[in-house]
Amino acid sequence: MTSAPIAVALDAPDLETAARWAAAVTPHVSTVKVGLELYLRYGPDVIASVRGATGVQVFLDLKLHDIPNTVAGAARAVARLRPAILTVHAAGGRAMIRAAVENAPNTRVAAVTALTSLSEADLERIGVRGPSGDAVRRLAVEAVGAGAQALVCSPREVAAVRAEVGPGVMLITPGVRPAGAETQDQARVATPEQAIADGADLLVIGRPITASADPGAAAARIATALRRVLQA
Ligand SMILES: O=c1ccn([C@@H]2O[C@H](COP(=O)(O)O)[C@@H](O)[C@H]2O)c(=O)[nH]1
Repeated sequence: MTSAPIAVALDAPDLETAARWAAAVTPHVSTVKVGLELYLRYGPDVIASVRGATGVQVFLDLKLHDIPNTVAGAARAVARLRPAILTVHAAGGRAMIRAAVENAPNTRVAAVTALTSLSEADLERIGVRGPSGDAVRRLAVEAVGAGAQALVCSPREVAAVRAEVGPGVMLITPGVRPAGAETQDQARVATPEQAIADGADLLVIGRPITASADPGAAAARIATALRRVLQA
């Protein structure tokens, strides 16, 4: 059975917990995601630890956002870890995104458009006027023009982004919640089934899996639901 297009966010306070979650979910999912919490606590070695324990691809979610020269150096520094995916903020602009792409040649650079935790009202307050979908599409086009091979957007915008950028770009959606699950700090959310039906290639899911009493069973349930949509 092929594993489902899910990146489980290993937002754990310690490596032991992350390794336990990873071991439980990797029979069912394609990817595990290392974010700021684990990376800042354990440093680059955490990538090898997680990869060694699981054998699945590792997504490094550092959301780089700085001037192009600084991002070039950061991308070079993490490129040697060979993560499958590395995130940068699309709002960093074309030159910054290009710097990441050129300096991490064996990694797929994914540009984060607008964080899924931001509501329409939050976006308005920080100066993003109009529907969030318009801003996300503008950022997506800029990022792809600069060489980003993947985009991070909310599942609410994924269909519009797909229509804008076409089939060749990997679309990654956090802000995914199974029906009835709490949204927590996420604002622009949809179900896993809806995200896949609307064109997402990889769903980022953390707490709905990792906060469950049985993370392996939670991942297996979502994976089965996704397979039904993908086979329909
Ligand atoms: O716009 C974004 C970009 C990244 N994330 C990350 O995804 C996971 C989501 O975790 P949940 O527990 O499923 O909410 C988390 O690691 C974020 O840093 C995002 O949520 N939104």
